[in-house]
Amino acid sequence: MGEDLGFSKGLAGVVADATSVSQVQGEDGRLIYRGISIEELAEKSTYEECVYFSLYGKMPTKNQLTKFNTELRHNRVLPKAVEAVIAAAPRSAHPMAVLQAAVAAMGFDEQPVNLKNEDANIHNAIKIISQLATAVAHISRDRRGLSHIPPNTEMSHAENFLYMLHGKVPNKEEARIFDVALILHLDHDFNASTFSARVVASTEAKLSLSISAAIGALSGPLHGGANEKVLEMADGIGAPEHAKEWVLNAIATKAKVMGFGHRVYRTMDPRAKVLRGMLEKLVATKSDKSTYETLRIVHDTMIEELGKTSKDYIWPNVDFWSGSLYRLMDIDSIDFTPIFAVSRVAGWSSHIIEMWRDNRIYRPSAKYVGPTDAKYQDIKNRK
Ligand SMILES: CC(=O)SCCNC(=O)CCNC(=O)[C@H](O)C(C)(C)COP(=O)(O)OP(=O)(O)OC[C@H]1O[C@@H](n2cnc3c(N)ncnc32)[C@H](O)[C@@H]1OP(=O)(O)O
Ligand SMILES: O=C([O-])CC(=O)C(=O)O
Repeated sequence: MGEDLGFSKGLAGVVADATSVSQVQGEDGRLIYRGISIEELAEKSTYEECVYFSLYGKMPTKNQLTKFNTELRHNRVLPKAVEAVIAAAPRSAHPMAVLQAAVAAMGFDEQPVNLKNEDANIHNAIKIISQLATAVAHISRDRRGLSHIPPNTEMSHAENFLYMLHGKVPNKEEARIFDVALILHLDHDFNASTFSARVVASTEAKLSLSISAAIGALSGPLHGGANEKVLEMADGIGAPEHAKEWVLNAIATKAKVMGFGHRVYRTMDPRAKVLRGMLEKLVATKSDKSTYETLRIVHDTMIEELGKTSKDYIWPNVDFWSGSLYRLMDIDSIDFTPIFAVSRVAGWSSHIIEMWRDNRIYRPSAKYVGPTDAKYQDIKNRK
């Protein structure tokens, strides 16, 4: 597909630029942010520290982190125009559509880009990272017919997000689990949404408009939208005792199992391992384990069955377990992909800031396969 015409369909294997933000080591199932493994960051770091690391390219000192946290915390309130866009959305709209519009509205008062003023671009990114979390919480509460919870400047990014979503302060354990989930989703080299952000930003479009484009790309079920679809699949299966038969049928009919497969990983996605570890601890404290049990059987059956065939590279990806974790935190499935964006906005921003240091517009070539000498026919002569 594509290769016979001399191009790589879906740009598979094509190196489109250089980056030092993150690297996916697909054969080894390893992911690093600026050289550090996500397992180590998940154990020792915080989302805020990782965002700083990602944007500035070095770990912050204590003072730098304090200053950075203050800036993030004091940018949480949404501008009135963004609130108005959220308020105008129908309650039936998918939150990713509302989020894309809300982030585009952050561009209403954004200054044109000055590539040379990296400092201003980073501060702008911090504002968008901060406000995007508030937008996701407000959009969710509108959908549920609840009033907005104003952001709190005393809380971390994860705590404050859960607080704005649920209207109650999360316990320390849940806030930390959520913080680690944010770390794990922060960046993933040239995935589709990051690439979209880069393409738009390469035209020197505003940061908010580039990020708005990335949100559109993330919303699709083949990308970030898969986390919502995994839970839809689990709910459709109905109960753990139906899961094995459901998977066998999916394999037999060549149906896609959401949360499985990846363009780059040829083994288990390392984020799926960390998420599963946290999920198992959390599920042990809950009485309703049915979603987890259903997905555990889907997972094991997929690995058992596909391991027997040549398709042994179809392993679970990050979207397989994240939704079950969020469901145990009383989060609606429809909010899972927006939550992915709450984290990934830092990766999108870091890529744009990095790219703008040596920018060139993305403009690949196409293999034209249409006619070259067709004639215009008057409308009355067309059949
Ligand atoms: C955050 C993220 O974006 S992680 C990815 C989230 N997306 C999903 O979970 C959706 C399900 N997965 C998929 O659709 C794909 O695996 C993608 C989009 C992630 C990767 O796509 P590609 O790299 O283009 O792989 P492609 O779709 O060509 O798959 C290769 C083969 O594996 C099969 N395959 C891939 N994923 C799956 C799956 N989830 N279930 C069953 N079969 C699969 C394909 O049917 C194809 O088989 P074929 O060679 O017989 O035609
Ligand atoms: O890298 C990809 O293609 C998709 C992915 O896992 C991510 O964006 O986190």
